[in-house]
Amino acid sequence: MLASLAEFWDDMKLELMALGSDYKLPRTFRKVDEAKRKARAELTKFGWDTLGYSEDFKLPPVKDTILRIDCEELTVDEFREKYERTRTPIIITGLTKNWQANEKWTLERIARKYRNQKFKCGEDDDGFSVKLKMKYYHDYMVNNIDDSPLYIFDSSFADRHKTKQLREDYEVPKYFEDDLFNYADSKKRPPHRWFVMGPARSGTAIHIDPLGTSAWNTLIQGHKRWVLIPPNAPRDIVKPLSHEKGKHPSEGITWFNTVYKRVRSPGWPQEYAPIECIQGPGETMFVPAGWWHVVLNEDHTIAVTQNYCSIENLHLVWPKTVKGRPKLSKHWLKRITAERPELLPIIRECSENGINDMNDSSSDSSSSSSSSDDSSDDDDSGCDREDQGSCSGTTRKRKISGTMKCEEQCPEKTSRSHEKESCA
Ligand SMILES: O=C(O)CCC(=O)C(=O)O
Ligand SMILES: [Fe+2]
Repeated sequence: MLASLAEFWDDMKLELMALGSDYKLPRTFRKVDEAKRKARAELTKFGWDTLGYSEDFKLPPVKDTILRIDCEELTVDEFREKYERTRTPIIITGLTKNWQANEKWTLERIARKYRNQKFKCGEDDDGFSVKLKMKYYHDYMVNNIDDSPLYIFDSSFADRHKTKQLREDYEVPKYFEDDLFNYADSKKRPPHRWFVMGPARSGTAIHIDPLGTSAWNTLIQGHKRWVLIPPNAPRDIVKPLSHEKGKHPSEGITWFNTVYKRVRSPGWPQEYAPIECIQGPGETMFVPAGWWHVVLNEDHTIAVTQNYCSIENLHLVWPKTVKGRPKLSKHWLKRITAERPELLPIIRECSENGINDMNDSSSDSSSSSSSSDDSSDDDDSGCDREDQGSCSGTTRKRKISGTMKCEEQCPEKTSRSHEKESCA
């Protein structure tokens, strides 16, 4: 009786709150509330908009220091030699010229076409995906005032019947086509592509992408603020200090409110000098293996990102895969031996050298996407970009020791993820 009375009052409270909210659909408040309780239970009492960032959070003017090159002026070989081999971040422009995403990926069209499809916008404490129907997410996205809003980071869009059309709206740019993970069984390979959509203040905390992979990230709508820090920077100096973490320890906005100030101060070591920029629509960011990076959406953004292994980062990916995904590495090696024997010397050499220390300071820990709030967040075993369907044999993800990943793949690793993090 008491329980049902309590439930009744909770229900009434929700109804009243829903009435007071700015959402357009009658069920948005309830659906979003449910998703929030699962994705970030710790905020239920504290509140999602308590810090008032929607009113007063402002980024300082950007010091845009990234090199931009038009794809018409950059051959695949040149990209390899000048940027991939040297692990230099760049923005490539012009790649989306013929993409249908230009017309199809507007907020309104996505919200209409996929209105009843569910997209992943978080993970619960057990590592299971938290999803919202697009119609509710869209209503939330355009009307929320949250400090660090829910963010769609969905890696199964291309595998679901009703959303796989999204995969046809973009092309993998020529520079990234030769993804050696294509030689891994598609069911076993780690999640590697994400449809990404979120409002201002959503973003990704500082991390290094998993398994030694590099990434490309193409923005279709809106603006993303990026800061990239060289691989040799120690994790302790690139992550917020314990007392700076507050209620949003693993959020991009917390980094921009804390570490960013130090990064921009004259005392920041030159050897860790960041590369910063605002990425605009039609621009493709190349994030080389091992680079720390953090992203904050400045307005409503829609993007696609993929992680990959190429001939240039195979020496980094291979030892991490052997360690973190031994089963995958065995059958991957068989296919490479049969179909790309010219790669074997690279594999042999990096195996002989043992674990290749790509990150100098962070290979023993390091983060990886969206990171989490303490040392347990780190990537580098390679398991941070989560996702369902990726853990060979399992259909859902498990969260281990406070972070997300595929249990089977990388039991020793941990890392929280609301997005692209787990096992690329
Ligand atoms: O677009 C973003 O939020 C950044 C994505 C990212 O860094 C990642 O997916 O690893
Ligand atoms: Fe990343």
